[in-house]
Amino acid sequence: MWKFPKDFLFGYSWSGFQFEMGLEGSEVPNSDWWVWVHDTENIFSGLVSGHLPENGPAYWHLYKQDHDIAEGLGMEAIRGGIEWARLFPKPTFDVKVDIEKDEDGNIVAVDVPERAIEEMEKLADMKALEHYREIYSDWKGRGKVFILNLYHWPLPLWLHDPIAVRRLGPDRAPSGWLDERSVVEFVKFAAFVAYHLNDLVDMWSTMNEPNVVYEQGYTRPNSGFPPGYLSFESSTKAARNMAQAHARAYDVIKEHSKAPVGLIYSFVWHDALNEEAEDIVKEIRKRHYEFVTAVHSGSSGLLGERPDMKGKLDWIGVNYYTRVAYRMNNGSIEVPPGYGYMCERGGFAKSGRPASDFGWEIYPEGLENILRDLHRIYGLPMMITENGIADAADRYRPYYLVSHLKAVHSAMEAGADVRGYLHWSLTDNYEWAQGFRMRFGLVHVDFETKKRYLRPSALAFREIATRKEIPEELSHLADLTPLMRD
Ligand SMILES: OC[C@@H]1[C@@H](O)[C@H](O)[C@@H](O)c2[nH]c(CCc3ccccc3)c[n+]21
Repeated sequence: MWKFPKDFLFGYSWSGFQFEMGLEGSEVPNSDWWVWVHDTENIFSGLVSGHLPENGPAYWHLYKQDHDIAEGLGMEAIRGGIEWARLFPKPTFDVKVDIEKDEDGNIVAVDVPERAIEEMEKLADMKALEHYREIYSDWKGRGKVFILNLYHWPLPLWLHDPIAVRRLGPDRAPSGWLDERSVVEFVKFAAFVAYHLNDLVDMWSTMNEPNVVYEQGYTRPNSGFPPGYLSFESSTKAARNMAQAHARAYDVIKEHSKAPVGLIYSFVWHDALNEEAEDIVKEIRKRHYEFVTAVHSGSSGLLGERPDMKGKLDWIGVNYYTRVAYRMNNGSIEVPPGYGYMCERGGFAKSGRPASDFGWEIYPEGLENILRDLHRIYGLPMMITENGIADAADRYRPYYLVSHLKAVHSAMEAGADVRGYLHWSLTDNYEWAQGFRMRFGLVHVDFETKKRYLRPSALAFREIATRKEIPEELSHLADLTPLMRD
């Protein structure tokens, strides 16, 4: 029915903080996210769930089991992570590297000589590095593809203390991405990882969803993201530092690896609900891509003209879940509830489509629209690096999976260069501020026993991944009509 190329990669994505912990000895207590979700004030105020990551799916110990399940489902690629706070429990500030700045004081180059790498080995948890090598090697040893993403939200506590930032302000506390030193420290981390693990990596990503970090952390204090410090200026400052950190990390990875280096970004489809909203929504879409443009063309509203930031993107990781819908109402733009991320949990969007357990509208058209847009603007190879649904009962996931794969297929037919689809995710895991309330797995996890149980949608996934096509007998799942409520 709808065929994918023979070399199209089906797989899944995971991140360290959400998957690794769960059995004794896997804990990483010295990160901003760790202290954030353990903070009693955050728990009692309801900002975070009170669930704890140390009770997670225990991938640090059970990775062989999950790789067996993934292989059994026809998966050929995994996007994984590596936790900065785990590798570097102690600060790396004192490790000297060569920094070049332009006349405006922008960091245009960072060189991390081997001497610096050796100094970092004295600070690093080299046993943890060895264990990451074991995990990645187990997957590579099966003849599979491994994509390593360097940063997926937690920062070492010595770089970011979110409780102190919220209490004292960023000028009197370790302020993470607001601190210009974060750019150079991230580059040191990237160089260290690329130096030690480059033989196991087929594709690199520097960051997962920088836009979520600086938007949720500094403009949405009720989002449950650290540091919950409302400051649009801080949000922009963090964005600028993260974009420069990406570009300088891109350069330093290239010194140790020939593999492509990309960026994984949270894309939402910005939709106009009425004609009058169209023009503004087009502007909003452009701004949504700003960070990507800054590291692709080197000319953007975020950083202005920066030739040192041009061409720092070999591929784009597309994370897509749903849309954001806008309506023009008496001359002012609004985001009405009942669409996209803002639906009733387990209810229905105003469009009649079902919403997930998280309250996110099922809107596959948005993924096709985004892929077409990105192909038109950047013309780069892309991977779907996250797509999935919080659906504990697995009542919608088969439809979600097939309708979004159909959207990918349509975008590819229109010319989009999509190389693979990595589902979010294989197993249930720790969903940040929501803890274990939101279950995104093709595979159910009993967090008491750590036992895994395939959900029915895992079988749909296996049919499609092993055949590299959406077969006739599953094609009806691309049509959401049976799920709709008028
Ligand atoms: O919420 C599901 C996943 C997270 O588990 C991943 O770690 C993260 O990369 C990711 N990003 C998004 C879309 C942006 C978003 C994140 C968190 C909350 C709301 C929206 C959804 N997800």
